[in-house]
Amino acid sequence: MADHTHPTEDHHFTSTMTLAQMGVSSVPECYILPPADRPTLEQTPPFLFSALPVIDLSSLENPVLRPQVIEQVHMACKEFGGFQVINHGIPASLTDQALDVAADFFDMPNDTKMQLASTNVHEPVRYGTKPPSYKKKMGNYAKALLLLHTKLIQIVFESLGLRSDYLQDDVEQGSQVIAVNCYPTCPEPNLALGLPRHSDYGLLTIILQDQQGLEVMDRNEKWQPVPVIKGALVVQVGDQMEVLSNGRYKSIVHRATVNLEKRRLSIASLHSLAINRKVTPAPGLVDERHPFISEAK
Ligand SMILES: O=C(O)CCC(=O)C(=O)O
Ligand SMILES: [Fe+2]
Repeated sequence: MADHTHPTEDHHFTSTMTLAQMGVSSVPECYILPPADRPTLEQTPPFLFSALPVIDLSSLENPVLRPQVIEQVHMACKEFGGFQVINHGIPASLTDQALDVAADFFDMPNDTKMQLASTNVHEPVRYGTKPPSYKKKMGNYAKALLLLHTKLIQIVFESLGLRSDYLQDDVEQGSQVIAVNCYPTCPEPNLALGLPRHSDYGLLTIILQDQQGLEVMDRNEKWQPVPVIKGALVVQVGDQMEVLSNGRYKSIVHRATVNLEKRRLSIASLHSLAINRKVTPAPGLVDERHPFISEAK
């Protein structure tokens, strides 16, 4: 699972930014991974191959085509643990603004950023106070993503054969965390990773990336880069959904690479049930062929 707390004293967090600014020419020992964990960094030509199916949401409101979209979502979650969505209704102006203001934040001097840092993830405003337009622009993006998540979770539940309003109250009372990730350039990107392998703990995660770097593990345990498709957002199944679906859908194992030339930004919107909510498989999904998989995660 990703650690989004970024403690103030965390040596790794502060120093990679500083090292990149200093222009170091080799990766310090402490970041060098054992050979088996190193990325291969193959560039995938966009559209020739996508590690995750691309699903067009524009036909969702069409009663004739809707079942096809639901079936695509079912296949994607079952076989891949995620998909990319296009025509999802989030205007490009909102995604652009979110990435722009994220860049503005990371461009501030380290001292200013450290004044805003906190080890308490429940503090309502941490990085939101500077630069001045951050709160509004990232807030607008977060609100739009919350609506998109509501739409997606309904489709995912439907794709499991559940009612689209299954757990509606719990989902509404659940949480949304926006993780804004910045991966500084790295002089030897084949030796290190930006984010180690993990799965997300919640129901669904929706990721916006400004350049390629996200990799997902396929069924043969091979890492596959997720290409950047203009206008698309990546949707990933999390651990809570794996439990809820009684293992029909597996949470996707993923990681982020770094690159030589350009700093990478990603914005992950992590949606989960309330922290104290015990997650159990949906009753309709437990049968002889699919025994109860797990108590809670
Ligand atoms: O940077 C990425 O593409 C992945 C981010 C991620 O996995 C996370 O924030 O949990
Ligand atoms: Fe993640």
